[in-house]
Parts: sequence; C-alpha cells; structure tokens
Amino acid sequence: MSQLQVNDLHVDFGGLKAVDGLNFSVGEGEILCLLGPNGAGKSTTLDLICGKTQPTGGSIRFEGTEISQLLEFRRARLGIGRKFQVPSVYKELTVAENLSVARSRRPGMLHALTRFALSDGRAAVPILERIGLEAKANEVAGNLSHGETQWLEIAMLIAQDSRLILMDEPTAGMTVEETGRTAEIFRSLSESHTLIVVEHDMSFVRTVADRIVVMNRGTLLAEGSIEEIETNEDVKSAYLGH
Ligand SMILES: Nc1ncnc2c1ncn2[C@@H]1O[C@H](COP(=O)(O)OP(=O)(O)OP(=O)(O)O)[C@@H](O)[C@H]1O
Repeated sequence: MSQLQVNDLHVDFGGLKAVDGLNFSVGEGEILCLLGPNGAGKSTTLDLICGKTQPTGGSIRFEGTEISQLLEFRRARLGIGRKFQVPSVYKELTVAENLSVARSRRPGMLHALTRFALSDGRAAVPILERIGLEAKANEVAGNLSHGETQWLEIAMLIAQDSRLILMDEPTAGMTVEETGRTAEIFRSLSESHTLIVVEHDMSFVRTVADRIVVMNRGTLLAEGSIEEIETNEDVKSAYLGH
C-alpha cells in the first residue's frame, strides 16, 4: 500500500491554478523525484502535502489518514517533515543541541535543552552517525559548512520522527563532493524513510531516484524511471516549451 496518496489535488491562487488535478502516490521507503519546468507547481505540491498551503480541492492520504484539512503542525506530528531551502537550524546552538530542540515537539527551547541534558543526550549519536556529523556534535551550528548545515536539518527531521521527508532543491549551492555525500545519505535514509525531492540536478536525480514524477501546469505529465522520463516526448516538449 502507498504511504502517501494524492488524488485530484487542486489549489487556486486568485485564479491561477498552481496545482490542477494532480494524482500520484509514493510507497514507503521510496525516493520520488519531482521534476518539471519552472512554475509547474512542484514547490506548491510540497507545500500542500506538509500543510503550509491548504488545497482548494482533492485528497491527500498519509498512511491511510486524510490529512488535506489538517494544520501543518498536526501533519508534522503524524510524521511528515519538510526541509526548506533556507535552513532553520539554531546557529548559536551546537549540532547536538539542535537535534534536541527538534526532538522535543513541545514549544520552548529551554525545556528542550533541559530534557536533552537529562535524558536525550545519547539519542543524538545514532542520528548524527547516519548523517555523518558525529564528529561535529559539539560544534556550534553557525560554524558548519553549507552542506553540513543542510545535513543537520535532515538530521533534525529524523530526530522529530518524520517518516516522510519533503525537500526542495536539497543540493542547491553544494559542492560536487557535498552533492555526492548527500546522494549517499539519501540512499541510506531510504532504508527507513520515504523522500519526495524537488531537484533540478539531473545527475543527482539519476543517482537517487527510485521513480520520477514530472509535473507541468499543475498536473502530472509523466511518471516512471529516469530512462522512461528522458525518452518521453511529452516531457521533452514541455521543457522546450519553456
Ligand atoms: N502563494 C502564492 N500565491 C500566488 N501564486 C503562487 C503562490 N505560490 C506559487 N504561486 C504560483 O504558482 C505557480 C507554481 O509555482 P511553484 O513555485 O509551485 O512552481 P515550481 O514548479 O516549484 O517552480 P520552480 O521550479 O521555478 O521553483 C507559479 O506560477 C507561481 O508563481
């Protein structure tokens, strides 16, 4: 059964149909890359899934629950995490402290830090090992490189128990080495997490994607493997048309 099912999804911004009858699904542990020309509705689709934007019609089911009318924080509690292009890490806190803040879903940073000191200290280690930041646990987040900051944000989503992680251009601004490391992290994460990734870097997509969904004008244009997408005539003309 699919972990996420999007059916006939719509959103209308003052007459502009940014998402217009979109259908697709994602299986547990799958890495789905969302492609499409500028303005196709990819970021808006992530906004609709995480609850940043409310749809004007259609259904989104996550692990069998209809979530399309739930507020963003409720969807986060159910296990949907969104990584934005501008990282939301606390630059003055250490890497481990950032994980502690993410782990505590209750508001209030002081509460989170106290909890970390008392009980959560060791919980951060396996997450940091997975993401390759274990040597940086006590480093202040403001000192991390661009790539490390992005990985910390992914670690924070794992720490807050996100099972479905949505990412918008995660490799933007990364060096070739950081992009390669990010691909390794994604492949390892997919053993336990589902990822939906909007990404323009086709060599990265080729490395990580289990399946690709191509959007155009708010709707699904094509879906399949990288080979199927690259030879699809509708996809070629949609990109050329822009
Ligand atoms: N909050 C909003 N209010 C009004 N229009 C919006 C809003 N968000 C997005 N749009 C419009 O909806 C359309 C789809 O935008 P979206 O950002 O989802 O496209 P995209 O496929 O992610 O494009 P890109 O690859 O350029 O980021 C665009 O025409 C955009 O201008």
